[in-house]
Amino acid sequence: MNTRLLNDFLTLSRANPDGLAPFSAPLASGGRIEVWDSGVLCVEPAPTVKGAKNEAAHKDIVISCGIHGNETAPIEMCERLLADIVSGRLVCAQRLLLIFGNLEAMNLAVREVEDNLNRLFCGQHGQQLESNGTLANKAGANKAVINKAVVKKTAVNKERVRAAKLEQYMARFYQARSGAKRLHYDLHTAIRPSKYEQFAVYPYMASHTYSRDLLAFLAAADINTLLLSHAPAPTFSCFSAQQFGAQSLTIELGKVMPFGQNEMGRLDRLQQCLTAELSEPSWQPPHFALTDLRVFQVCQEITKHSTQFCFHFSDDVANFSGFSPDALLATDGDRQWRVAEQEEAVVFPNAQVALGHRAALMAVVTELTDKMLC
Ligand SMILES: O=C(O)CCC(=O)N[C@@H](CCC(=O)O)C(=O)O
Ligand SMILES: [Zn+2]
Repeated sequence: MNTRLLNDFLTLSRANPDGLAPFSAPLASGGRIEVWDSGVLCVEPAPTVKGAKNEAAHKDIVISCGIHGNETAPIEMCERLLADIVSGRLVCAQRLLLIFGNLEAMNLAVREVEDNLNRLFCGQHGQQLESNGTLANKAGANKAVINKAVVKKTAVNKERVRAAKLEQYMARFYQARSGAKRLHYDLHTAIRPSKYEQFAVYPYMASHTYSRDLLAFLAAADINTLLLSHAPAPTFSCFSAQQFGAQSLTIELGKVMPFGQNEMGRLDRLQQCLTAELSEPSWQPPHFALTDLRVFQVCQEITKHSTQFCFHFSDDVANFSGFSPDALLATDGDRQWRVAEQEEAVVFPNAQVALGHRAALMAVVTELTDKMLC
């Protein structure tokens, strides 16, 4: 009965976006699937020796998708992975936490309903947003009583509740044991076309060192463009990296399309790599050359402060389009953003973001050397 429910787990989850009672089902391979909530399930592989710890399962892997509801290609790919696991075509040798993020937004075919879920991690879900777009922590909550007009949003909406729950599920998953290699792939698609169709965002690393294995994984999946973040951010991948020491990436897999209209063949390579990583304990991505990777470093962040905010380039500019030194990029009242001395590429430009949110990242070409890998 429970196995039948898993056959259409996403439909079940979307029909119950506010929560599902936990249940579990055995897998034919000997492991089991535990449903923790709508859109959240954990695959526990079979122990190799009855009653003993599974030595082969040395990785704890989180795959998340649909953190933005209209980014459907990764959602469809994750459904395929799950169908393979449920049917036994893919026998998981590693622990897996699979997350379909924003179910309400999926149902409405929108990026977000009230709040951008991918700006609510690292505890941001517990903060209040003032009408000027700045964040006030809970200690300042009495401002709402003193001047009701100041506070635009209360700290509670569905995305904030979901972010808090997802943080708890991540803790439950990773903290179930120590010593495992922790991985997190947060899968997205971009609003605009991109000069390099698939790319990854590496969350900020204070150490300025980057996982060789993670980069090799990207290369194996034919994702050859990497953007290194310049600062911590309230994103899901930054949360897992900072909070749990996971090797995490946000992976962008092409442009946003409605369900059923994605060219899924473009995600085959990534799906094959994930399948291999999940099912073959000794799988290693093949050796890769650093020179095969196109690397960008974020050099400035453009923030929308007011409704006057606008870009000074056209709406159809693709991600990674280059701008010459000193070019005017955006203005917001008296503020302006220009390219510095070296050509800069624009990533994720979006003038429609909420006040106080990032409206674009600007990046310069850089290189990674062996010394920067760990
Ligand atoms: O195309 C866009 O403007 C946004 C696509 C997207 O959702 N990207 C993520 C990147 C997260 C990160 O910086 O790691 C986001 O903006 O949340
Ligand atoms: Zn996204």
